[in-house]
Amino acid sequence: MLNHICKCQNNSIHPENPDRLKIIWTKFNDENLINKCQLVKSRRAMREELQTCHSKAYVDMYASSQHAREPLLYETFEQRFCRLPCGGVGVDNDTIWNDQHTVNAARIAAGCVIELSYKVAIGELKNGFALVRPPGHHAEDTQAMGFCYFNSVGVATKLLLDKLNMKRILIVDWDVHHGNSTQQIFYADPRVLYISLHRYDNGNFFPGTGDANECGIDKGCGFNINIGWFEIPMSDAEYLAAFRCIVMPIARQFNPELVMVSAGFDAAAGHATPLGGYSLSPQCFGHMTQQLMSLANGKVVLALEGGYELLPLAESCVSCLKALVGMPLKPISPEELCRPPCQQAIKVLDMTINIQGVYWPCLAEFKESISKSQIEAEQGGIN
Ligand SMILES: O=C(c1ccc(C(O)(O)C(F)(F)F)s1)N1CCn2c(-c3ccccc3)cnc2C1
Ligand SMILES: [Zn+2]
Repeated sequence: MLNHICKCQNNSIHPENPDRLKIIWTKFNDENLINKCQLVKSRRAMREELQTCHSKAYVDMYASSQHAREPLLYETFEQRFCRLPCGGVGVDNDTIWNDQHTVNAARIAAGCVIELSYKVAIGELKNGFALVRPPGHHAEDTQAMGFCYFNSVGVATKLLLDKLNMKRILIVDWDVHHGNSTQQIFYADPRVLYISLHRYDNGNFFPGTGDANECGIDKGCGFNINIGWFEIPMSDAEYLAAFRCIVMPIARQFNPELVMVSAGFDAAAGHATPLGGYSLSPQCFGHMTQQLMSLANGKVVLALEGGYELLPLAESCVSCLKALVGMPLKPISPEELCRPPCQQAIKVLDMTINIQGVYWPCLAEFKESISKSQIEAEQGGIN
């Protein structure tokens, strides 16, 4: 997965680059966390696995290396790519293509999430963190976009449903960008509850999807929850309120058999717009992980999505892994614990409760809690 780089080899113009995985792994080592983990052997996702979420033509296009592509396909293939300003090649300006390595990297990323989630689902592993790239939550059934080729979390979830006959899987997506593809894949499926917390800016933030009114369709109605924030910097207080008043009440009622997390860390402090713009602390991600571990007998699988500022990214991943291995977490700052969510966030939470309260009656009792700080809410007996 480290070899998936632009031909121009200029990491400063390609934020989704191998340094991301290198620094996370280094920090895991520095914190002596690797020896608390069991490493899972990676593999490439097979075509038929990828075809659970992507069309056959798409998989043939992006999952077969150069020589394996039939000549006809090759023409279409050539049309699929454009020359980038940096001299490299890509599907679009952001989604670079390396003809030798992208196929393997994208298939190994999906294969890692498949392997890990399977082992957690059958109880062979307690929980896990898939350190993978390229990310996946924007890759649609027939369209690579936003650094993504295959929706690793989507494919792994589909396989747990199909192969293990699982009935209730929660996907929490806390990447600052909405997981348009994950929403689309499970939009009509009541077996998968998709909850996304993302910067929405009324559709003016990449990828532009993720409106609070997108609740799912048919049998999937009510199983798609979008908490779409505005541009005003959101931080720990807002995310803690969202978890306390919306994410956890619904998740507890849904009672998932397993929790998948599209764990992007570009909401962490240090990320500027358009690759972020919020200021979550690294420990906030660990605390959100810890809360999710109270569900599904602790069967929680994190899969890396975005996150580009190397130090905040690595520190946030360390915080999540410490939660997963049961180590104590750095506390959330007193300032954030005592601060009520900002007005904009209260409006978003209130609107989301009004919309989703139709499907999740449990939310009504949390309506008055959204304007409280975490400390105040805990004193009032709501945690
Ligand atoms: O914001 C995005 C994202 C694409 C994928 C994103 C993700 O959600 O973080 C994922 F998928 F990688 F996890 S975030 N894009 C692509 C990169 N980009 C940029 C770039 C910014 C700096 C360098 C290159 C591109 C500006 N606007 C965009 C829109
Ligand atoms: Zn992102």
